Amino acid sequence: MVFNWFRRQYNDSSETPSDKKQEETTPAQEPQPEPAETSTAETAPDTTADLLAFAKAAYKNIQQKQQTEVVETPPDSENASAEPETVETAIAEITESELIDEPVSTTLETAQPEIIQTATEEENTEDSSVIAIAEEPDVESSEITTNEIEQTRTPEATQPTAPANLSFLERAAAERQAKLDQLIATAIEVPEPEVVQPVAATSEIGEEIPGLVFDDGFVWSAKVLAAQGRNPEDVSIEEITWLKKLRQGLDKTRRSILNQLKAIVGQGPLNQAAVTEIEALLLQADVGVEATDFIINALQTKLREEVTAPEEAIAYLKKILRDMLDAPSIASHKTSFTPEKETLNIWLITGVNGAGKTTTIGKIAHLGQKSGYKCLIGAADTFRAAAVEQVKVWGSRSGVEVIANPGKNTDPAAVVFDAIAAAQSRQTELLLVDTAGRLQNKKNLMDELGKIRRIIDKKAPNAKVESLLVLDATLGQNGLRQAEVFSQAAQLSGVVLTKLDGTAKGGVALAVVQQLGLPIRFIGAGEGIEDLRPFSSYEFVEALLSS
Ligand SMILES: Nc1nc2c(ncn2[C@@H]2O[C@H](COP(=O)(O)OP(=O)(O)OP(=O)(O)O)[C@@H](O)[C@H]2O)c(=O)[nH]1
Repeated sequence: MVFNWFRRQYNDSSETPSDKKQEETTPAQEPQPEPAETSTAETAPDTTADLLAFAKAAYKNIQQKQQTEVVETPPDSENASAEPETVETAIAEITESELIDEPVSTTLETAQPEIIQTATEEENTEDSSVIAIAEEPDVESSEITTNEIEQTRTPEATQPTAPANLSFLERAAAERQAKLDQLIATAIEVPEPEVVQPVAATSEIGEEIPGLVFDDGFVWSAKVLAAQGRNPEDVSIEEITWLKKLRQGLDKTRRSILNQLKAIVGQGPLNQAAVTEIEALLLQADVGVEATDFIINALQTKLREEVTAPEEAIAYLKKILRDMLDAPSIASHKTSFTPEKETLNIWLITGVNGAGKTTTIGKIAHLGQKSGYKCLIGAADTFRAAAVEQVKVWGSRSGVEVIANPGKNTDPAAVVFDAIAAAQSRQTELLLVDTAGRLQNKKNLMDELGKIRRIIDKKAPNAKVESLLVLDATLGQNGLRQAEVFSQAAQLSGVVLTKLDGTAKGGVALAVVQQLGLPIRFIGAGEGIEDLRPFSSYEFVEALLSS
């Protein structure tokens, strides 16, 4: 069964393109994705117990699916995960000399262990956080228990009696000692307080799925999916893994800034001091002046006079953010960003060098391939020889063929021409085109991108063309200035925001939509091939403001 990441559903139920279906499954479109207010209220758990039950059911379903898959997999390929298999097959396609000659081949050799290492580190981090959560209440509870014991014990019952023939001081000392002994004895006798587990015991969830711990991250991810109307049976391991990663990736932004914002907003009517504080926090998160003003105005309108319950105020803040993030896609009448099946979709990928363009192409190719699309990559960043080789490496990782012209100073438009011809003869559905990202000369950039567009229009007039700008989130507002140059040069239709992991500037997503008026189509939260997914405003805001 193929999980279509673009539509967030398994392919078997809808192979044919259907706008209606796409709209139905686009979380961004839900007017109020808060669990209680959506049409999905039936399936959305509204108590902690319901949520845990939902999460457990989802975990068990994933378990069952995996077991079925193992049974169905022929013994030869049982242990081979899809990724290395694809890499090996694809590496064989790149000639040995190409890999040896180019320094980039080293990247290929080391890249896989790197990905594995990252995953292991993340797992460890998650594990240790679970342990930390479990340990804290332990200490607290034992303190509380000891205090409670002290408070509830009546003086008569606990006061040890000292022999009457002792002096007053001796008697007091003896009594103190006896009391201490009694306290120690009682403390030892106190049963170990039950460790507060945010997760279920193994007996409840069955055998643990390798690489998927049933921790609070799992429960949170399940909650986010449940709130979007998903059933436990539909929850995929990929989605849970991604949501856990997204939440972890946005940790810095969430902890350093936005949680404070949540605290202020949750306090009630906004006074001037609160407004100033919110302003400062948003600007720190690189939300930008424009988006900050918008958020403050929206909040003030609602909270200035009205006494709003904290939960409601936070839900309102989340809604403001979601609406802002969704505004450009609603305005362009394209709320879902899915390549059309059985049609040539051409996605031009632009951005300055280092933003994560090549990586993004590889990750989207992988997503496309995994989601059941026939994909192809056109290596039209001919400005840098290494760029072509890097794209080839990513093509091999994702098992997607790369069309490149080996000659020096090749015309990028010529590569695009060849790539379209290849795509048409192979019935490719998604052609990803890498383009040069140099910025030294805006006119050159405009000329080059303009020429590529003309070739596309001429050679593939019926193709669905998108032009995506890759932006490095760690650059915050500086990245936006680059974006402005690109938006003048290319007819941009969306943004891919990369490197959201490990930056406190996650708020730049709001600046992107507000300042550029462009929808965010994908977000990247890691260097691994699985670390980029289609953007969902609901999931992003939940990850940004979740506790
Ligand atoms: N942490 C993190 N790193 C990323 C992400 N996306 C890309 N990177 C890293 O950013 C660096 C640059 O990525 P590239 O894909 O090579 O960037 P590029 O825009 O193609 O730049 P050139 O290769 O110079 O043309 C690499 O080390 C990537 O691994 C992300 O989402 N998170």
